Amino acid sequence: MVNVFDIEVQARPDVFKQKEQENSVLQEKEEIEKNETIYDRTSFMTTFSTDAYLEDFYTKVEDPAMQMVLKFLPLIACRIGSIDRLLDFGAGPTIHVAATFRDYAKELHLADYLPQNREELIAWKENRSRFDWSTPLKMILTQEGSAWEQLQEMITRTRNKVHGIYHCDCFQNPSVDCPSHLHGTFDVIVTIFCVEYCCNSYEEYKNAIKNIAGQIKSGGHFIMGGILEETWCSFGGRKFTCLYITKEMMLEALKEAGLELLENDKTCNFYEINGMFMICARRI
Ligand SMILES: C[S@@+](CC[C@H](N)C(=O)[O-])C[C@H]1O[C@@H](n2cnc3c(N)ncnc32)[C@H](O)[C@@H]1O
Repeated sequence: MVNVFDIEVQARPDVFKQKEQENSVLQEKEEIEKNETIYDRTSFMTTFSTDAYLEDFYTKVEDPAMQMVLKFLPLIACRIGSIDRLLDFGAGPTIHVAATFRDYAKELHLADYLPQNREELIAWKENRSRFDWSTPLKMILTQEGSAWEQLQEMITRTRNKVHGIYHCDCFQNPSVDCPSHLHGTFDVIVTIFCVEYCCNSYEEYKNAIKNIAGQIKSGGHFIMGGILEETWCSFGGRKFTCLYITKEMMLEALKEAGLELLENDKTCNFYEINGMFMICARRI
Protein backbone atom coordinates (compact mmCIF):
# COMPACT_ATOMS: atom_id res chain seq x y z
CA MET A 1 0.00 0.00 0.00
CA VAL A 2 1.48 3.34 -1.04
CA ASN A 3 1.74 5.92 1.70
CA VAL A 4 0.87 9.07 -0.19
CA PHE A 5 1.93 11.35 2.65
CA ASP A 6 5.36 9.76 2.56
CA ILE A 7 5.61 10.41 -1.14
CA GLU A 8 4.70 14.03 -0.63
CA VAL A 9 7.50 14.42 1.88
CA GLN A 10 9.93 12.90 -0.59
CA ALA A 11 8.82 15.34 -3.25
CA ARG A 12 9.85 18.36 -1.20
CA PRO A 13 13.28 19.79 -2.01
CA ASP A 14 14.45 20.23 1.57
CA VAL A 15 13.46 16.86 2.95
CA PHE A 16 14.74 14.31 0.45
CA LYS A 17 14.89 11.10 2.47
CA GLN A 18 18.52 10.89 1.52
CA LYS A 19 20.04 8.39 3.91
CA GLU A 20 17.25 5.85 3.73
CA GLN A 21 17.26 5.98 -0.05
CA GLU A 22 21.03 5.78 -0.30
CA ASN A 23 20.90 2.58 1.74
CA SER A 24 18.19 1.00 -0.37
CA VAL A 25 19.94 2.09 -3.60
CA LEU A 26 23.19 0.56 -2.26
CA GLN A 27 21.39 -2.68 -1.43
CA GLU A 28 19.85 -2.78 -4.89
CA LYS A 29 23.25 -2.09 -6.50
CA GLU A 30 24.83 -4.93 -4.49
CA GLU A 31 22.06 -7.29 -5.59
CA ILE A 32 22.41 -6.31 -9.21
CA GLU A 33 26.21 -6.38 -9.14
CA LYS A 34 25.92 -10.10 -8.40
CA ASN A 35 24.30 -10.45 -11.80
CA GLU A 36 27.33 -9.85 -14.03
CA THR A 37 25.51 -9.26 -17.33
CA ILE A 38 25.44 -5.63 -18.42
CA TYR A 39 23.16 -5.12 -21.39
CA ASP A 40 24.07 -2.52 -23.97
CA ARG A 41 21.95 -0.64 -26.47
CA THR A 42 21.99 -3.52 -28.96
CA SER A 43 19.86 -5.55 -26.55
CA PHE A 44 17.45 -2.67 -25.78
CA MET A 45 14.88 -3.95 -28.25
CA THR A 46 14.49 -7.30 -26.53
CA THR A 47 15.49 -6.62 -22.92
CA PHE A 48 13.67 -3.36 -22.18
CA SER A 49 10.46 -4.34 -20.41
CA THR A 50 7.96 -1.51 -20.57
CA ASP A 51 5.89 -2.90 -17.69
CA ALA A 52 8.92 -3.48 -15.44
CA TYR A 53 10.19 0.03 -16.16
CA LEU A 54 6.88 1.67 -15.22
CA GLU A 55 6.54 -0.55 -12.16
CA ASP A 56 10.11 0.14 -10.99
CA PHE A 57 10.15 3.89 -11.41
CA TYR A 58 6.63 5.29 -11.55
CA THR A 59 4.50 3.39 -9.04
CA LYS A 60 5.94 4.60 -5.72
CA VAL A 61 8.49 6.97 -7.28
CA GLU A 62 11.18 6.13 -4.74
CA ASP A 63 14.07 6.61 -7.18
CA PRO A 64 15.85 9.93 -6.38
CA ALA A 65 16.47 10.65 -10.07
CA MET A 66 12.77 10.41 -10.92
CA GLN A 67 11.92 12.48 -7.84
CA MET A 68 14.31 15.15 -9.02
CA VAL A 69 12.54 15.38 -12.37
CA LEU A 70 9.11 15.57 -10.78
CA LYS A 71 10.38 18.26 -8.44
CA PHE A 72 12.19 20.56 -10.87
CA LEU A 73 10.34 20.11 -14.17
CA PRO A 74 7.18 21.96 -13.01
CA LEU A 75 9.37 24.91 -11.94
CA ILE A 76 11.19 24.95 -15.28
CA ALA A 77 7.87 24.74 -17.17
CA CYS A 78 6.44 27.62 -15.17
CA ARG A 79 9.45 29.82 -15.96
CA ILE A 80 9.26 29.11 -19.68
CA GLY A 81 5.51 29.83 -19.80
CA SER A 82 3.25 29.53 -22.86
CA ILE A 83 4.54 27.72 -25.92
CA ASP A 84 3.06 26.23 -29.07
CA ARG A 85 4.74 22.85 -29.36
CA LEU A 86 6.66 20.50 -27.06
CA LEU A 87 8.40 17.21 -27.85
CA ASP A 88 9.38 14.64 -25.20
CA PHE A 89 12.29 12.89 -26.94
CA GLY A 90 12.97 9.37 -25.64
CA ALA A 91 9.81 9.53 -23.55
CA GLY A 92 9.87 5.78 -23.00
CA PRO A 93 6.40 4.69 -21.87
CA THR A 94 5.98 7.85 -19.75
CA ILE A 95 3.55 10.79 -19.84
CA HIS A 96 4.66 12.85 -16.82
CA VAL A 97 6.59 15.33 -18.99
CA ALA A 98 3.54 15.89 -21.15
CA ALA A 99 1.36 16.29 -18.03
CA THR A 100 3.75 18.88 -16.62
CA PHE A 101 3.39 21.06 -19.73
CA ARG A 102 -0.37 20.50 -20.27
CA ASP A 103 -1.28 24.07 -19.28
CA TYR A 104 1.62 25.73 -21.11
CA ALA A 105 1.78 23.99 -24.47
CA LYS A 106 -0.84 24.05 -27.21
CA GLU A 107 0.49 20.77 -28.61
CA LEU A 108 2.31 17.90 -26.90
CA HIS A 109 4.31 15.39 -28.97
CA LEU A 110 5.89 12.18 -27.67
CA ALA A 111 8.64 10.10 -29.25
CA ASP A 112 10.49 6.93 -28.37
CA TYR A 113 12.85 4.50 -30.05
CA LEU A 114 11.22 1.27 -28.86
CA PRO A 115 7.96 -0.05 -30.35
CA GLN A 116 6.83 -1.52 -27.00
CA ASN A 117 7.09 1.94 -25.41
CA ARG A 118 5.26 3.67 -28.24
CA GLU A 119 2.51 1.03 -27.96
CA GLU A 120 2.12 1.91 -24.26
CA LEU A 121 1.96 5.64 -25.11
CA ILE A 122 -0.74 4.97 -27.71
CA ALA A 123 -2.64 2.83 -25.19
CA TRP A 124 -2.47 5.69 -22.66
CA LYS A 125 -3.64 8.24 -25.23
CA GLU A 126 -6.57 5.95 -26.10
CA ASN A 127 -7.38 5.36 -22.42
CA ARG A 128 -6.50 1.65 -22.70
CA SER A 129 -3.40 1.64 -20.48
CA ARG A 130 -3.56 -0.34 -17.24
CA PHE A 131 -0.82 1.74 -15.61
CA ASP A 132 -1.93 4.08 -12.81
CA TRP A 133 -0.12 7.43 -13.05
CA SER A 134 -1.74 8.91 -9.91
CA THR A 135 1.35 9.02 -7.71
CA PRO A 136 3.73 10.90 -10.04
CA LEU A 137 0.95 13.16 -11.29
CA LYS A 138 -0.04 14.08 -7.72
CA MET A 139 3.59 14.96 -7.05
CA ILE A 140 3.50 17.33 -10.03
CA LEU A 141 0.22 18.87 -8.82
CA THR A 142 1.81 19.42 -5.41
CA GLN A 143 4.83 21.15 -6.93
CA GLU A 144 2.49 23.42 -8.87
CA GLY A 145 0.50 24.27 -5.77
CA SER A 146 -2.55 22.67 -7.41
CA ALA A 147 -5.14 20.56 -5.60
CA TRP A 148 -5.16 16.77 -6.03
CA GLU A 149 -8.85 17.05 -6.94
CA GLN A 150 -7.55 18.27 -10.30
CA LEU A 151 -5.99 14.90 -11.11
CA GLN A 152 -8.68 13.73 -13.53
CA GLU A 153 -8.79 17.08 -15.27
CA MET A 154 -4.98 16.97 -15.56
CA ILE A 155 -5.15 13.55 -17.23
CA THR A 156 -7.92 14.55 -19.64
CA ARG A 157 -6.21 17.80 -20.59
CA THR A 158 -2.89 16.05 -21.21
CA ARG A 159 -4.55 13.32 -23.27
CA ASN A 160 -6.37 15.85 -25.43
CA LYS A 161 -3.20 17.78 -26.12
CA VAL A 162 -1.10 14.81 -27.22
CA HIS A 163 -1.03 15.35 -30.99
CA GLY A 164 1.45 12.71 -32.06
CA ILE A 165 3.47 9.67 -30.97
CA TYR A 166 6.52 8.96 -33.12
CA HIS A 167 9.60 6.82 -33.52
CA CYS A 168 12.82 8.70 -32.73
CA ASP A 169 16.52 7.89 -32.98
CA CYS A 170 19.15 10.28 -31.66
CA PHE A 171 21.70 8.92 -34.15
CA GLN A 172 19.62 9.98 -37.15
CA ASN A 173 19.07 13.38 -38.68
CA PRO A 174 16.20 14.20 -38.58
CA SER A 175 16.08 12.52 -35.20
CA VAL A 176 12.28 12.23 -34.99
CA ASP A 177 9.91 10.64 -37.51
CA CYS A 178 7.18 13.25 -37.19
CA PRO A 179 5.42 14.83 -40.19
CA SER A 180 8.05 16.86 -42.08
CA HIS A 181 6.28 20.20 -41.55
CA LEU A 182 6.99 19.80 -37.81
CA HIS A 183 10.73 19.33 -38.23
CA GLY A 184 12.66 22.09 -36.46
CA THR A 185 9.49 23.72 -35.10
CA PHE A 186 9.50 22.60 -31.46
CA ASP A 187 9.59 25.40 -28.90
CA VAL A 188 10.75 22.98 -26.24
CA ILE A 189 12.36 19.56 -26.41
CA VAL A 190 12.64 17.60 -23.19
CA THR A 191 14.85 14.52 -23.01
CA ILE A 192 15.18 12.71 -19.71
CA PHE A 193 17.57 9.84 -18.91
CA CYS A 194 17.95 9.04 -22.57
CA VAL A 195 21.12 10.22 -24.32
CA GLU A 196 23.79 8.74 -22.05
CA TYR A 197 22.03 5.35 -22.15
CA CYS A 198 22.11 5.22 -25.96
CA CYS A 199 25.71 6.33 -26.56
CA ASN A 200 28.90 4.30 -26.47
CA SER A 201 31.32 7.21 -26.94
CA TYR A 202 31.58 10.94 -26.33
CA GLU A 203 31.58 11.56 -30.10
CA GLU A 204 28.24 9.74 -30.32
CA TYR A 205 26.93 11.72 -27.35
CA LYS A 206 27.82 15.06 -28.96
CA ASN A 207 26.30 13.97 -32.25
CA ALA A 208 23.10 12.77 -30.54
CA ILE A 209 22.65 16.11 -28.76
CA LYS A 210 23.16 17.92 -32.10
CA ASN A 211 20.55 15.74 -33.79
CA ILE A 212 18.01 16.34 -31.02
CA ALA A 213 18.76 20.08 -30.79
CA GLY A 214 18.28 20.38 -34.56
CA GLN A 215 14.54 19.88 -34.00
CA ILE A 216 14.23 22.93 -31.72
CA LYS A 217 13.36 26.23 -33.29
CA SER A 218 15.73 29.14 -32.83
CA GLY A 219 15.29 30.70 -29.38
CA GLY A 220 13.54 27.56 -28.10
CA HIS A 221 14.49 25.51 -25.06
CA PHE A 222 16.32 22.23 -24.55
CA ILE A 223 15.62 20.51 -21.24
CA MET A 224 17.71 17.48 -20.36
CA GLY A 225 17.82 15.27 -17.29
CA GLY A 226 20.69 12.86 -16.87
CA ILE A 227 23.31 11.17 -14.76
CA LEU A 228 26.92 12.28 -14.42
CA GLU A 229 29.94 10.03 -13.94
CA GLU A 230 28.13 6.67 -14.01
CA THR A 231 28.87 3.63 -16.18
CA TRP A 232 25.69 1.63 -15.67
CA CYS A 233 22.14 1.89 -14.44
CA SER A 234 19.56 -0.68 -13.52
CA PHE A 235 15.89 -1.26 -14.00
CA GLY A 236 13.63 -4.25 -14.10
CA GLY A 237 16.39 -6.15 -12.26
CA ARG A 238 18.81 -5.71 -15.19
CA LYS A 239 21.94 -3.64 -15.68
CA PHE A 240 22.28 -1.38 -18.70
CA THR A 241 25.37 0.50 -19.85
CA CYS A 242 25.52 4.25 -19.38
CA LEU A 243 28.13 6.57 -20.91
CA TYR A 244 30.48 8.15 -18.36
CA ILE A 245 30.30 11.92 -18.79
CA THR A 246 31.32 14.82 -16.60
CA LYS A 247 29.43 18.09 -16.23
CA GLU A 248 32.09 19.82 -18.36
CA MET A 249 31.69 17.24 -21.16
CA MET A 250 27.91 17.65 -21.10
CA LEU A 251 28.14 21.47 -21.22
CA GLU A 252 30.65 21.30 -24.09
CA ALA A 253 28.32 18.98 -26.03
CA LEU A 254 25.47 21.47 -25.59
CA LYS A 255 27.66 24.36 -26.69
CA GLU A 256 28.72 22.54 -29.85
CA ALA A 257 25.03 21.90 -30.59
CA GLY A 258 24.25 25.65 -30.34
CA LEU A 259 22.65 25.37 -26.90
CA GLU A 260 23.58 28.00 -24.33
CA LEU A 261 22.97 28.49 -20.63
CA LEU A 262 22.43 32.22 -20.99
CA GLU A 263 23.26 34.48 -18.07
CA ASN A 264 20.46 36.83 -17.00
CA ASP A 265 17.92 34.56 -18.68
CA LYS A 266 15.62 33.25 -15.96
CA THR A 267 14.53 30.33 -18.12
CA CYS A 268 18.09 28.92 -18.24
CA ASN A 269 18.94 26.73 -15.27
CA PHE A 270 21.20 23.95 -14.10
CA TYR A 271 20.40 21.77 -11.06
CA GLU A 272 22.55 18.94 -9.73
CA ILE A 273 22.02 16.60 -6.78
CA ASN A 274 24.39 13.67 -6.18
CA GLY A 275 25.35 13.28 -9.84
CA MET A 276 21.80 13.64 -11.17
CA PHE A 277 21.22 16.80 -13.15
CA MET A 278 18.59 18.80 -14.96
CA ILE A 279 19.48 21.56 -17.36
CA CYS A 280 17.41 24.03 -19.32
CA ALA A 281 19.34 25.79 -22.11
CA ARG A 282 18.35 27.90 -25.10
CA ARG A 283 18.97 27.22 -28.75
CA ILE A 284 20.67 30.28 -30.21
C1 LIG B 1 15.84 5.14 -19.30
S1 LIG B 1 14.62 5.32 -20.55
C2 LIG B 1 13.98 6.96 -20.19
C3 LIG B 1 12.51 7.08 -20.44
C4 LIG B 1 11.86 8.37 -19.93
N1 LIG B 1 12.40 9.54 -20.58
C5 LIG B 1 11.94 8.53 -18.45
O1 LIG B 1 12.47 9.56 -17.98
O2 LIG B 1 11.49 7.67 -17.71
C6 LIG B 1 15.63 5.56 -21.97
C7 LIG B 1 14.86 5.65 -23.28
O3 LIG B 1 15.76 5.88 -24.37
C8 LIG B 1 15.18 5.28 -25.52
N2 LIG B 1 16.20 5.07 -26.56
C9 LIG B 1 16.99 3.99 -26.75
N3 LIG B 1 17.75 4.15 -27.86
C10 LIG B 1 17.44 5.36 -28.38
C11 LIG B 1 17.87 6.10 -29.51
N4 LIG B 1 18.81 5.62 -30.35
N5 LIG B 1 17.33 7.32 -29.73
C12 LIG B 1 16.40 7.82 -28.88
N6 LIG B 1 15.94 7.17 -27.78
C13 LIG B 1 16.45 5.96 -27.54
C14 LIG B 1 14.62 3.98 -24.99
O4 LIG B 1 13.61 3.48 -25.85
C15 LIG B 1 14.09 4.38 -23.61
O5 LIG B 1 12.72 4.64 -23.64
